[in-house]
Amino acid sequence: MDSIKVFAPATVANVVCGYDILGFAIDEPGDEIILTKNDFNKITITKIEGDGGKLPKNPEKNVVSHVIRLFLEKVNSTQGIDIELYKKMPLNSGMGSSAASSVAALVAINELMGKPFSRQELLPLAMEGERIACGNAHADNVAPALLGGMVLVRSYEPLDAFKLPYPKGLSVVSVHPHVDVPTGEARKIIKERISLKSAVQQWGNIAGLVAGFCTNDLGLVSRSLEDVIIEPVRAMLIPYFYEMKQLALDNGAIGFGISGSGPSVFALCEKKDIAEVISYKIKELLNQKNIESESFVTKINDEGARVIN
Ligand SMILES: Nc1ncnc2c1ncn2[C@@H]1O[C@H](COP(=O)(O)OP(=O)(O)O)[C@@H](O)[C@H]1O
Ligand SMILES: N[C@@H](CCOP(=O)(O)O)C(=O)O
Repeated sequence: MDSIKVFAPATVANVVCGYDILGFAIDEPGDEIILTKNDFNKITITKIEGDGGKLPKNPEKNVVSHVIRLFLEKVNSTQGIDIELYKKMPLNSGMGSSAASSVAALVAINELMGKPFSRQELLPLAMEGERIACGNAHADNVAPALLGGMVLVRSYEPLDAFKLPYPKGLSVVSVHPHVDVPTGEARKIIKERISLKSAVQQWGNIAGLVAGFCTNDLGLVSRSLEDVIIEPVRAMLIPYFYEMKQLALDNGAIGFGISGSGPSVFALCEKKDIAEVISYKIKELLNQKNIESESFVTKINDEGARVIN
């Protein structure tokens, strides 16, 4: 095999109360990548589409070439690779854009080089892509993009990330207001110290959320989708966040929150028609405020990244 094409999904990280430790993949949108072996022992980026010219084509600076280099070093290979990256999701969106690119690149190179690693074994390499993208090797975007479904990162040292069960048939609304919230910036404003009272509330909520996922208890999931630590700080970066939240909950959402570091927001819904109403009403609100946006009504993607051909 000399060439391969892979899709990797967008992701919703944090899932309200699980900062840096919980995330899920969604069916759409996502990134596509084509890798082709070359005979020059060099990693080159021959094409990037859909980024508005914003991403580096310098292989020293793009996450896709960075993680491919790490992979080839790990297998002691000097194989040359040409990279075509097709961004089919917004940048700086809160939908795991850099993560989708890194994961697509790693799944593709792993396939091209004879699948020496499992998806789990690729996870640390994918996290290194996040490190150069936003300055921190968090796993709550790359893990669900790689493994699919809902992923809990129980521990970073040692790394312990695994799929959780979750209520099937849920619909997901993702709305991306066209405002810029770079992940790195949204991480810098997080307080390093929190009160014991807030910590108790947060770990109660994350425990309840995981229990609700595992027991298919939508009421418990709904009660647990509360964030007393990150949301109060980051909501200030997202225009009309609380108005959008109220709209979603008033129209039947199980829960609503910031997608990753924002500005995208998401809602979990029991039925697709509820999701469609919420998507419409949130976009209508943003239009009234002269804020452009795009929205997706989709589902949790249980497969993760996949080979397209
Ligand atoms: N392929 C890439 N190579 C290098 N940097 C990237 C790449 N994709 C995104 N970034 C950078 O990573 C940071 C996070 O952006 P992005 O991943 O698009 O946001 P989000 O994860 O919220 O969707 C931004 O500074 C962005 O410019
Ligand atoms: N846990 C991270 C998740 C960032 O998600 P992204 O989609 O905005 O990159 C954080 O909250 O910083």
